[in-house]
Amino acid sequence: MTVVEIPGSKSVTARALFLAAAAEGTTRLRRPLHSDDTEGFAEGLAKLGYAVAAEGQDWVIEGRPQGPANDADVYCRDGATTARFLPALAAAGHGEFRFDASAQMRRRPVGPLTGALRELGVELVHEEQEGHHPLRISAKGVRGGELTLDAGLSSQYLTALLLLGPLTQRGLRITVTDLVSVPYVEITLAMMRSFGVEARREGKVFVVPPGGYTAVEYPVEPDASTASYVFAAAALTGREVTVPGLGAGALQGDLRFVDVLERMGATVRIGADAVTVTGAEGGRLRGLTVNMRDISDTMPTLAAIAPFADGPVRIEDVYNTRVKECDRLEACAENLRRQGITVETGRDWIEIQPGTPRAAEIATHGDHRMVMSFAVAGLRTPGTTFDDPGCVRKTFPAFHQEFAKLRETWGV
Ligand SMILES: O=C(O)C1=C[C@@H](OP(=O)(O)O)[C@@H](O)[C@H](O)C1
Ligand SMILES: C=C(OP(=O)(O)O)C(=O)O
Repeated sequence: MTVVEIPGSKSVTARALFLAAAAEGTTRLRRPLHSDDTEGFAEGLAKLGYAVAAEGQDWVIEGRPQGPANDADVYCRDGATTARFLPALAAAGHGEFRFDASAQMRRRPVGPLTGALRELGVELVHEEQEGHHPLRISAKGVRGGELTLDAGLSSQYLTALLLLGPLTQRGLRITVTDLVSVPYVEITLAMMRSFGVEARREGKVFVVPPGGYTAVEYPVEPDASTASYVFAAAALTGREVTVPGLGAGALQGDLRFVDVLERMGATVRIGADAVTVTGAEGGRLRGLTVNMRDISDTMPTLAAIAPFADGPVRIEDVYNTRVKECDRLEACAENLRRQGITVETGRDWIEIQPGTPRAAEIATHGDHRMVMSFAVAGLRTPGTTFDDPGCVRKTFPAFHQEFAKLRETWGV
């Protein structure tokens, strides 16, 4: 049995940093993710005047329930959680705040969130392109009230507003017209509860009461999207892998990727505190049609291994993967074609035909998931290389070293 320890969840770490900053008291995050995204988030908090201290692997944060109070210029790097959650935190404070991000993140839309903040009375301007970073906020607290939000491009807009809700004077009542990545909103609500705030969902309406968060000691679970690579690796090579720390009670929806592997022929055991995936003999995989609207970060994982299935793999309802680190539908199609595979894409779907991928250089487009997904497929495609292997730093800086260890253990 091969046991692989997976680094902490990016999504849980980002939310925990926000909640800790906004809480009354001192929060200790146990085993947070240390990567470019989360270090960028912590650096952003420091710029906003919060004390974030590293103690061994842990982060210890002094909360400031009154919100940031010093003017600040925050660079969000490539992190969409940073670029979308921190402006909401700043809006609750007092001061002049400027947010900017990398070229990649500047291209990704923030308009539905900034529009909602304006609807709440926040003074906010986009310096260059409407609906995109960089932006400036003149903050003087948020009164709260009702608003309507379209979260059809990203659930992160809704998460940012939910996290902000308890910091407003009257709370928030958010009517959502469209919503993707629903399980991420469930992570948000569950974590707000852990920090003492009970927000509720009534169909399309989310109600967040006013009143603050309370500091806690918070253990960060391993990252389920990252775990998809080792689960897929087991399925593709007929090996067995166990990931501890993710089990039946896990917060992250991306753990459901194992259901996809199960439908393709792998055996899956979900225990109380671990998940084991055993690949079918010879790494045999069945083709399938699957809706990945809830778990779209794992779309590239599936797309990369899809040619090895015995029939077409069709992935549906993933339009919003076009506005991630790159246009992931087109990037997956481009790389599969480089490998000689037949692929078709539509507005919100991709269909991949069975075939034998040939060695190719993968065009990463600065997307960590392009690297990790095609590295898994590379287990059965010798000679796979990457134009920018280092972009894994966004969520898993040690990916290549850890993956090499797994290959050595399995002899693949
Ligand atoms: O809230 C979060 O932590 C995330 C939400 C998802 O984004 P979308 O809601 O934009 O799909 C996911 O893809 C991203 O990696 C992390
Ligand atoms: C889309 C992703 O990240 P984010 O939106 O948080 O930048 C991801 O990690 O795949």
